[in-house]
Amino acid sequence: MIEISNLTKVFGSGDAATTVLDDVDFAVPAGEIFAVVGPSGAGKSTLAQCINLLERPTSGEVIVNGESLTRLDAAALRRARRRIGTVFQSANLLSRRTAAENVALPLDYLGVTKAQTRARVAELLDRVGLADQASKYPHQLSGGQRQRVGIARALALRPSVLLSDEATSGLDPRATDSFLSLLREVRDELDLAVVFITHEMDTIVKIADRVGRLDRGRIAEQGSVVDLLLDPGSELGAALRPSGSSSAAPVGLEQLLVTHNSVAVPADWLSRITGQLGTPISVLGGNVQDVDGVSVGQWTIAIAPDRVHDFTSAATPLGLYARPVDTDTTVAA
Ligand SMILES: Nc1ncnc2c1ncn2[C@@H]1O[C@H](COP(=O)(O)OP(=O)(O)OP(=O)(O)O)[C@@H](O)[C@H]1O
Repeated sequence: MIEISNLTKVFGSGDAATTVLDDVDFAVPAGEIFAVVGPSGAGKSTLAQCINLLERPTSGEVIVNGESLTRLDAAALRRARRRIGTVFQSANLLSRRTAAENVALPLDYLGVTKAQTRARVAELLDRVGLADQASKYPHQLSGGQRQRVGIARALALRPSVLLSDEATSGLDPRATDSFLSLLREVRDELDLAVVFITHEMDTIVKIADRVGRLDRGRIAEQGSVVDLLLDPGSELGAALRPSGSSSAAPVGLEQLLVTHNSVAVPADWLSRITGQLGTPISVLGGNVQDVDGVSVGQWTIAIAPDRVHDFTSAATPLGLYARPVDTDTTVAA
């Protein structure tokens, strides 16, 4: 379990003071993946550095399994930091060391015997599917393989928290999916609390249980991924929904954006509404996916303007929410 409590980071002082993190609060229990998302400059890197205490927060606490790391002196902090393993962007491996030597680094610093280190490194590389790449140097590995070595190294000291800092940035879609599967597997096997920092919305839907949106240093919104996806008023939910492109509405028809607003939307909702209204409904675009066993979808449809009200009246009881495209105005049922 990791708790980030009222975390604030101010760089500089006096007139030059910049508050980069402002009262950030969230908790991630063991076994959960919590994503933090935000645009460039929102404070994600600073948050990552404050979480693993590479950067001292100005105020607030980082609490792991009930112990506040921010209150520890330097020596105690060095030991306590082992509870947080970090996977960095581009893995951050030492180029002159082999995969095995990179994984061994945290163990070397601890003074573990060579035989113990060898055994642990072999076990870790095997776990991430790279047993046969142990003697390769980073430049001889693919980006995805380097990130796997990064996971192995982060797990070397048996942490209870795994911090992934933009670890899938720059990976191709296949390597990203394979990294995310591995992350989920180790989370399950080791009951890790995972903080997954990213700017990629699609990875969040694939991996996270809950998500927080960082906006100019503050957590502007947080919640379970499914709840946010089903919430028509959530900015984060709208950003998480895969939109795809839509074709233009036929002349004279009104365009509506229809989203799932319930866990129990019938799959045949369109034919039900068409049958009920007896009016043509054009589908201009759409996307539906399974997130944690819940169908989440979004469609753009077009309908005669004088049937919009009837459409929303029929859609609401089916767990759907409709609003005109490109406006925030609710179409009242
Ligand atoms: N050492 C520092 N001194 C002063 N300001 C800083 C320092 N480090 C970061 N900042 C400022 O803090 C803000 C947040 O930076 P940060 O790198 O944490 O954002 P980010 O969300 O990770 O962005 P990106 O996705 O582009 O990496 C930026 O405005 C940056 O200029």
